Amino acid sequence: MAPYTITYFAVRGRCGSMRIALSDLGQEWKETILSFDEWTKGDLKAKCVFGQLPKLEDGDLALFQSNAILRHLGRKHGAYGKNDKEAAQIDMMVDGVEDLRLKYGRLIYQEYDTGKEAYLKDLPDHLSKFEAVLAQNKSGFLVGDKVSIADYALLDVMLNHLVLCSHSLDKFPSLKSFVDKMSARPKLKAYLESEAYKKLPINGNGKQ
Ligand SMILES: N[C@@H](CCC(=O)N[C@@H](CSC(=S)NCCc1ccccc1)C(=O)NCC(=O)O)C(=O)O
Repeated sequence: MAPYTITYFAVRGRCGSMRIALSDLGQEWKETILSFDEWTKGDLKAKCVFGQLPKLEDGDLALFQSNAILRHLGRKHGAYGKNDKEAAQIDMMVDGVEDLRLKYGRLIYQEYDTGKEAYLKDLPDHLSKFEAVLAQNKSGFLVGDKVSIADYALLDVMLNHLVLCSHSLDKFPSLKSFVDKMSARPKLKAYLESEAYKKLPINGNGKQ
């Protein structure tokens, strides 16, 4: 039996990073996919700590909040830095990615038809921050000298942005190299090329 079960909707959404992490870390997982009709019945929602998904089940642990799930997987599988200082830096990067994810989510769900041009105009200001961190860390990772959950989070959001605008990384060579190198990691490459990954829409409203 797979050690992990993800319960979520039939979208990439807030499960992109954790699925990338599980794949790269060589972990298997089961998916419980809910339709929006099943969800609106309300009985599962009532059992969710914050009334929302995703949920990760790890044995008798039921965890909500996508970034808490990512941190749990990082701690369990050696993807959370080599000491407290690196773990703190990884937390900082995960939170920085979350800031961009929230802006992206607002565009997708609230402002897509009128705000895409302005969003893309403003995007380089956010990408430049990750570009600077990657440019100064010769390992090719955001923190330290091995892959961490911060890299999984950044890769997920960058892949979404390359769908939003295929040229979005053209002026950011370190970010582009990061995405190429991460996506070429054998286990991760296999997942990104899988039907399981490709069949899921990125967002819940069909916009990308
Ligand atoms: N901070 C939480 C946020 C979780 C969250 O927003 N979950 C959404 C789904 S994740 C997401 S990207 N939401 C954006 C819109 C959306 C709604 C429903 C399905 C898919 C997308 C949800 O459960 N919505 C249903 C509800 O609140 O009743 C986390 O990081 O897990």
